[in-house]
Amino acid sequence: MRLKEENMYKVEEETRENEKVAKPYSISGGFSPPGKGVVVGYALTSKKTKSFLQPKLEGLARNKGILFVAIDQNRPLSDQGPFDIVLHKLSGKEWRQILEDYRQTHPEVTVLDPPDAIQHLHNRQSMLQDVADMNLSDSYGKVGVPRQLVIERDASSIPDAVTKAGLILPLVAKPLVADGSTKSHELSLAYDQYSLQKLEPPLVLQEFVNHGGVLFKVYIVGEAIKVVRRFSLPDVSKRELSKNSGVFRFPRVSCAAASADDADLDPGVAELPPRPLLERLARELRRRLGLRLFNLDIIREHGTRDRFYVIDINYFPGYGKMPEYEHIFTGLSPEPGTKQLQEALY
Ligand SMILES: Nc1ncnc2c1ncn2[C@@H]1O[C@H](COP(=O)(O)OP(=O)(O)OP(=O)(O)O)[C@@H](O)[C@H]1O
Ligand SMILES: O=P(O)(O)O[C@H]1[C@H](OP(=O)(O)O)[C@@H](OP(=O)(O)O)[C@@H](O)[C@@H](O)[C@@H]1OP(=O)(O)O
Ligand SMILES: [Mg+2]
Ligand SMILES: [Mg+2]
Repeated sequence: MRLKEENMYKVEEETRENEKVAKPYSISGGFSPPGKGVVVGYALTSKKTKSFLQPKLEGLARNKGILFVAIDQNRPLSDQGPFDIVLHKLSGKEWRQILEDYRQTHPEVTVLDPPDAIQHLHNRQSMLQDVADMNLSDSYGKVGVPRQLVIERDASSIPDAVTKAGLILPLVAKPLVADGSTKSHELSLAYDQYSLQKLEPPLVLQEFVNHGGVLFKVYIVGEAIKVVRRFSLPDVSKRELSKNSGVFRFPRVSCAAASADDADLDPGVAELPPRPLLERLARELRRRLGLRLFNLDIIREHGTRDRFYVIDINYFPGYGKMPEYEHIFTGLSPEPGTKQLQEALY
C-alpha cells in the first residue's frame, strides 16, 4: 500500500466556525505498510485530529502496519485510499451523503460509523430512547434514563407542560440538538419551571438526579470498555430547592480537567458501576445504536447502590483521555474483549 505524493503534506484550513479540518498528511511520515497493512482514512476536525492522533498512537499503529491517512474533503473519496477503514466525525448533510454513497459503492470498506446511526445521537431525545427501551435490570442493578420532556417551540408553554408531565424540579435544560457545536453544550439548571420561559427551545427538560457530584464516563471502542470518574454537578437538597428560584447556566462541569479518579471520595459515591452491568449495557447499546465508537455518561442515584441513569451519549468522544486508548485502538490491549475488537476493526 503506497501513499500518493499529495498525501504527504499538512495544511490546515478553516472551513467553518469551530471546524478546522486537517488537510491530508500521513502520520507515519511516509512509511509504507507491509502487504497486509491496514489503511485508515480519517476525516476529523483538526482539534479532534490533534487529540486523537497522538504520537504514541501513531507509533504503535506504525509498528502494527496500520497507516492513518487524512481524507481530503475536496476530492472524491473513491479517488483516495484505497482504505480498509474510514474513521470520521464531521458535520453537515453533504458530508453524510458522501459517506452514504461511498458505503454503497465500497461495501468492502468499514465506515466507522454509519452516518445515519450517528445522527440518532444528535438529538437528545432519540439519543436516550434505546436505553429507555432496554429497561435493563438484573442482579447487578437497574439502568434507566431521567424523566424528560421535549419543548419544540413556544417557551411560554413550559410551565404548563412541566406540570402536566409531572416532572419534579430541579430540571436540567439541554438544547435538543447535540451536534458538538458550542451551543449544543450550553446547559442550564432550573429551580422553578417559570424561569424556563427565558430559554430558547428546542429544548429537553430533564429531571436532575442527585448523584453525589460524581459521574462515570464509559468509553466504548467496539467490545472494549473503559470507565473513568469525573466531577459533576453537586446534589441539590430539598432545602436548597425551596430557597432558590431561577435558571442558571452552568459550564462544562464534567470535562477532562474534572477527573475525579484520584479524588478522596465517599466510597458509596466513588464505587464504579458493576462491570457486568456496564458490559451488558454497552453490548446492547452497540447493537441497538449500530455504533462502535461512543461514550456514555452514567450516574448513580445518591443513597442507592444500584440505581443508575444514563444522561448523555456522545459519538467519537475525546478518546485521547481514555486510559490505554492507543493500545485499544491498535488492538494490543490485554483488556477482555479486545481481541474481538481487533477482528471487528482490523
Ligand atoms: N439529569 C441529570 N442529573 C444530574 N446531573 C446532570 C443531568 N444531566 C446532566 N447533568 C450534569 O450536567 C453535565 C452536562 O450534561 P450532559 O452530559 O448531558 O451535557 P453535554 O454537553 O452533552 O456533555 P459532553 O461534554 O459529555 O458531551 C453532566 O456532566 C452532569 O454533570
Ligand atoms: O473536549 P473534550 O476533550 O473534553 O472532549 C469532548 C469532545 O470534544 P473533542 O472533539 O475535542 O474530542 C466532544 O466532542 P463534540 O461532541 O464537542 O464534537 C464530546 O464528545 C465530549 O463528550 C468529549 O468529552 P468526553 O466525553 O470525551 O470527556
Ligand atoms: Mg456529557
Ligand atoms: Mg454530550
